[in-house]
Amino acid sequence: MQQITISELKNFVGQEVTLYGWLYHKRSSGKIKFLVLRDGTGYVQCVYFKGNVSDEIFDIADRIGQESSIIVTGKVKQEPKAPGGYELDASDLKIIYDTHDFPITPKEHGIEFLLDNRHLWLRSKRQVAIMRVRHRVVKAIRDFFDGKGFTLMDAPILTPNAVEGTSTLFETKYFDLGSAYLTQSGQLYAEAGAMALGKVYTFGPTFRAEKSKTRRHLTEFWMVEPEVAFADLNDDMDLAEEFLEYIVQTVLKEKDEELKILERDTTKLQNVKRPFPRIHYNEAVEILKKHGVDFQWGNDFGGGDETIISEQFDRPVMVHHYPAEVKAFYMKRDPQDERFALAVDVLAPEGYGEIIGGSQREDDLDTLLKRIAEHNLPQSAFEWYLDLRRFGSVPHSGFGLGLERTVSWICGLEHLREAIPFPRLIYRNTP
Ligand SMILES: NC(=O)C[C@H]([NH3+])C(=O)NS(=O)(=O)OC[C@H]1O[C@@H](n2cnc3c(N)ncnc32)[C@H](O)[C@@H]1O
Ligand SMILES: [Mg+2]
Repeated sequence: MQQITISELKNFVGQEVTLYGWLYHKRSSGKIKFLVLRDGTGYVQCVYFKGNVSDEIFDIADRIGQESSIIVTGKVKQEPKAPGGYELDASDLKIIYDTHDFPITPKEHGIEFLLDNRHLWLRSKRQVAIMRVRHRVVKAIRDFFDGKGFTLMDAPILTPNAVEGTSTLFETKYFDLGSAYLTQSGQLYAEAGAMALGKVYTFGPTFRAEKSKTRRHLTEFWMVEPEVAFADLNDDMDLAEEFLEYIVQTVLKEKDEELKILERDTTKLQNVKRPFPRIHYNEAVEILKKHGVDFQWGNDFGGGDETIISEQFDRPVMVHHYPAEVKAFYMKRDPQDERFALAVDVLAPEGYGEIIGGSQREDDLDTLLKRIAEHNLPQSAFEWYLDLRRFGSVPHSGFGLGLERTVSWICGLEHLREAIPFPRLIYRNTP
């Protein structure tokens, strides 16, 4: 008997096949048992008709529990009303492992219960759909940068220094060498890569000991960080908008089935096309004031501010030139007005807020030394980074895109925790 996967059923209409998988769902109607099988490639309804199978097989079909691992044999039929458009007219059923009391039943469960059972919750149709979209976003990210001649240059996880401020560092003891910190961002290493290879990207897990319990913050999240030598802030914004357009339009084209399962209204995602609006920080402050927000110039924007700003546009908006006071030490200042950093945040529509943060980097050695001192950072931990300014320094820029925020936005999720296989939050680091 031909062993196939559910995704191959269309090629075997009228033939007897064997499928391996798990019982996803079961219902009865008198002399008929409908078993929905899942195998990781799709779902198929297997029909056990009492008159067509032995009593023993019909009895197995009657008593096996949700998520039992099974082997099903039967004839493939086209059935428009069945999930996926095909059905199996079943003739045999073998149990690999019978399962009873699988904790995640079709009824509603609380989020903490689901997160405690994340290793099992991942099997649900919704979570499978999200993981497939995440995978396709990751592939689009790599395809985009590989296609534009970037070299992958993955940064270390164990690092000697902060990048985005010292208040969100995870510290660990490192043998007799004192402390190491889980990377907040691969950027500084990507800068070294850009000086060697021109344009690079680093893509991996990054860590922030965020004290905030919000739907947009994880303590471990994945970030892709391109870095380009000889690029300025405008080049950075050009790259960011081309990148985002590519990711969103690719996923819309290739993951419509999953987005349907997630009941995602993709109308606004269709608008994610260049050019994106680009506004100065001062213009963004004006928008807030016009909407009655009592906003103090010089502050950074909070989630609520970002929502109001992004609601004025039908696609992601790029806010550039933030007050240097609220930005990281490495950002170059605008030579026309040193109050402003040559920074850009890309705000996604529909209240998803900042998904990209980037900037042009300070390329002058003495100025960077001054910034490190102003931010009370230990110069000794940055000597290697300062060497990039001592030896052949050039203007250069880059940004970081948060993978989970991007997946949440594309899938229309309420919280980042569903956008990563095993979320790490301020009050959770299991399973
Ligand atoms: N190479 C660079 O220039 C990147 C730069 N060093 C950086 O880390 N910028 S960022 O802190 O705004 O973070 C960048 C993005 O990383 C995401 N981000 C940032 N922090 C988080 C948390 N806590 N959870 C989830 N996602 C997060 C979010 O999309 C941000 O826009
Ligand atoms: Mg940011």
